[in-house]
Amino acid sequence: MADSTGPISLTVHGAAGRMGRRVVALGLADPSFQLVGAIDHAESPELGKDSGAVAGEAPSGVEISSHWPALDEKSIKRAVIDFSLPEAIDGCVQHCVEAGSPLVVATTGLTEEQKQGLSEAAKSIPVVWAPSMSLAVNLSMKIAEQITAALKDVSGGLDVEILERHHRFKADAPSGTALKFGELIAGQLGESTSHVHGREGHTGARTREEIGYHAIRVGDNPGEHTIVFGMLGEKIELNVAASNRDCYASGALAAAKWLIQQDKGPGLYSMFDVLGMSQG
Ligand SMILES: NC(=O)C1=CN([C@@H]2O[C@H](COP(=O)(O)OP(=O)(O)OC[C@H]3O[C@@H](n4cnc5c(N)ncnc54)[C@H](OP(=O)(O)O)[C@@H]3O)[C@@H](O)[C@H]2O)C=CC1
Ligand SMILES: O=C(O)C1=N[C@H](C(=O)O)C[C@H](O)C1
Repeated sequence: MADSTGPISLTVHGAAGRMGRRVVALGLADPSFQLVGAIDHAESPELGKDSGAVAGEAPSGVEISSHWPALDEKSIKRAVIDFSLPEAIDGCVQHCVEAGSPLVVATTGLTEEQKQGLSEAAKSIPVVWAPSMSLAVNLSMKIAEQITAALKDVSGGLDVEILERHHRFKADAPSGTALKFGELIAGQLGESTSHVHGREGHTGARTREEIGYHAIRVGDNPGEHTIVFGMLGEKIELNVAASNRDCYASGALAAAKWLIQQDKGPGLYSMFDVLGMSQG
């Protein structure tokens, strides 16, 4: 008989990465979870090592492997959390569909085709997909929508620019979070909004319709976003910054818990859904 009372069997995809290690560490510390899988690619230098030790914690008994764990039928409560790379995502999604496993996708920089693939997968499994798992970032997105709605018709015009700062190792730009801020703000500004990535040379005067994006890569910054709402005579800057990666890791674990504890069926969910912020 299936056990619906025990901890959630957790598999982390991208387990040897910066984020994967934090998900492993926080997952091991949370009695709601039992770590059963720590997946990375077959050439990973961490392959075969204990995932807890790689994360800087006590040994977990779960090795980093390129093979997905076989789950017995008792593992009715299970979830996969993915923090990997766009090129790794298709295999992860395919595994979750075949295994019928709820999935939390945090990887950014996905192609349109991959986003389509996630929507397809969400017809058979529950999927949470968000470019930021952070509570503060998701709340800031709602605030940015409200500021835009309040100022979009201000006399003299409103200019919106999005600055993001991340560590030097980040592979995609602008960040998935910056793009989501832009999408939500454009939703308030209207259909004629255009998206301008950096500026150089004789650009001419700024148009009213554009949102500007600026990606800064410095040191070990775990993620910072500043939305500038510029007007003639005054401005607002909305700044949200992570001090470390645990806001994302704990958000992803909360999303996995939400899928299981709310007994969510197939569907594509966002962190707004997880955090109860979907309305308004
Ligand atoms: N939604 C959110 O809240 C957040 C999202 N992110 C996103 O998460 C992703 C990961 O970030 P981060 O941890 O910093 O990146 P890392 O590069 O540190 O981690 C990615 C991990 O995935 C591994 N990997 C590569 N190929 C495969 C594969 N085929 N199968 C399984 N694993 C593979 C990498 O191995 P190797 O290093 O050997 O290539 C690495 O261990 C990024 O897209 C980032 O933007 C990050 C923070 C928050
Ligand atoms: O790569 C990162 O580090 C981060 N990536 C996410 C993004 O692209 O928005 C989220 C967070 O800002 C950290």
